[in-house]
Amino acid sequence: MSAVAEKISAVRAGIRRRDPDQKEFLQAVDEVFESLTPVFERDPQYLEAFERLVEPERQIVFRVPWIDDKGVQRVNRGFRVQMSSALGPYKGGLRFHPTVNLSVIKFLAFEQTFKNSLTTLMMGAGKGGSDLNPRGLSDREIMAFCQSFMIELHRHIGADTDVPAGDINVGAREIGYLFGQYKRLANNFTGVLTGKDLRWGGSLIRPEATGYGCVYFAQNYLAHKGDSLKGKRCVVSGSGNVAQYTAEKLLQLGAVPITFSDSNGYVLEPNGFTQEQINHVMELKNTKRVRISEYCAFSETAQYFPGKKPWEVAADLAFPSATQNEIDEEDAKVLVANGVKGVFEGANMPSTNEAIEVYKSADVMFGPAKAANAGGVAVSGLEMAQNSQRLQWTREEVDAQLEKIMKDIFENSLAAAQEYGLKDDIQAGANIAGFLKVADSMIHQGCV
Ligand SMILES: NC(=O)C1=CN([C@@H]2O[C@H](COP(=O)(O)OP(=O)(O)OC[C@H]3O[C@@H](n4cnc5c(N)ncnc54)[C@H](O)[C@@H]3O)[C@@H](O)[C@H]2O)C=CC1
Ligand SMILES: O=C(O)CCC(=O)C(=O)O
Repeated sequence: MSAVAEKISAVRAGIRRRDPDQKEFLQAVDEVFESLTPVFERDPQYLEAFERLVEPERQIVFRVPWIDDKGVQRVNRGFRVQMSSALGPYKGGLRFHPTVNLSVIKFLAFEQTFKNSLTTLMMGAGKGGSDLNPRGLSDREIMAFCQSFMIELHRHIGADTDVPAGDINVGAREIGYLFGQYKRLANNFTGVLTGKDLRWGGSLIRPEATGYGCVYFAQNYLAHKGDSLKGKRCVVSGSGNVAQYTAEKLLQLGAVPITFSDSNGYVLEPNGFTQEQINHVMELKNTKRVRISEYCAFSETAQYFPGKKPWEVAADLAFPSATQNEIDEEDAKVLVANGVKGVFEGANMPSTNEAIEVYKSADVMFGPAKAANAGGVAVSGLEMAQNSQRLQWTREEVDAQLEKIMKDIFENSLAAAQEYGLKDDIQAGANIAGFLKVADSMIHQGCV
């Protein structure tokens, strides 16, 4: 074994030794490690930068006590992992979900580092959240929780320090309660969160940005292959923010979105969802906050498949937009057998590493999360820019910037893959391009 190869395997073993139980985090690191090995072999100083990068700059774990509507005390755990400030203030969303733990938040913060770098904007990376299960909680309970969460979080964030945003179960309502409490504690009206309401500092297109951006990314990838979205039948998973706006943009660009799902099952519209039907999904999920199965009362053509994932439906393209590891090796084989030619990840790490291998050996176009879903945080970066200027840009202006950023991400990922002789391996290219900018900045800034 060469000296470099030995050092690579020692670094890899060290990461596993430090946190052997953090399976999601180790999965995310493994995925990147494979792609970066040629970079480390070409220039070993990048391995040293990587060894530092995998250790978060700061990890904050805190108690979140709150009182429910029955007057009963509840206690949750809060997290903020400040992964890297090499490129700017820590930036990344907050997730409220019972599956949240330190491993999940660390994998998300790690992925965010590469993603934020790819956006071409000046943003470091972080992620946070809580193991709160918000299902069934009243608005008052959500407010009480958010206020308690912010009592601790506010000490660690700031417009030039760390700027959180939304993620699973953290949308406009939660951002409002979090912002109100921050403002009260800090006595400071500042762009400390993104995803704000338009009337008090939000950006046009931020709600749409992750889904729209993912479809723009797919459009670029298809064009590179001499193809387009026109007439493509698309399976979409999830029915939240990312899924909704993915389906809307697919429809606008001539594709046919045919499914939505949640953790209980999926809904199929065999002829594709119309805009009116997508609006109804938005009403069910964003206002009524009910299960996707309720959609069937609205449509005579819809079919509901309880306990199933949408990957069993024959389609041309797949847009996983729910959660991590929602496509395993078996699901990936089913997708390929059903004729899927491209997978574009709206969710973070929705494909297991084994599933990615299946796509690659079947020559399926693969848009990895770090690149394909970067539109959300990119428009968050544009929201920060607007807040700094105390201006609000038009819808057309923000959308045009989003389209350009997604095109640049595709092209920069392709160029990085080609530079390392990896043809059009966009997964490896995105990891390499995202990493090199962070690593070079870390090297310039010294051993900190
Ligand atoms: N909101 C954003 O701007 C961004 C979100 N993402 C990622 O996109 C994914 C979805 O996030 P959002 O749409 O924002 O959240 P959301 O809370 O609006 O929606 C999440 C959706 O996923 C479904 N879901 C959750 N667990 C599931 C499971 N085990 N099986 C099937 N469905 C499940 C929920 O029912 C819900 O419909 C997450 O992975 C998130 O990290 C990535 C980039 C930015
Ligand atoms: O808009 C943001 O800052 C965060 C978006 C996010 O959490 C993500 O890209 O996964």
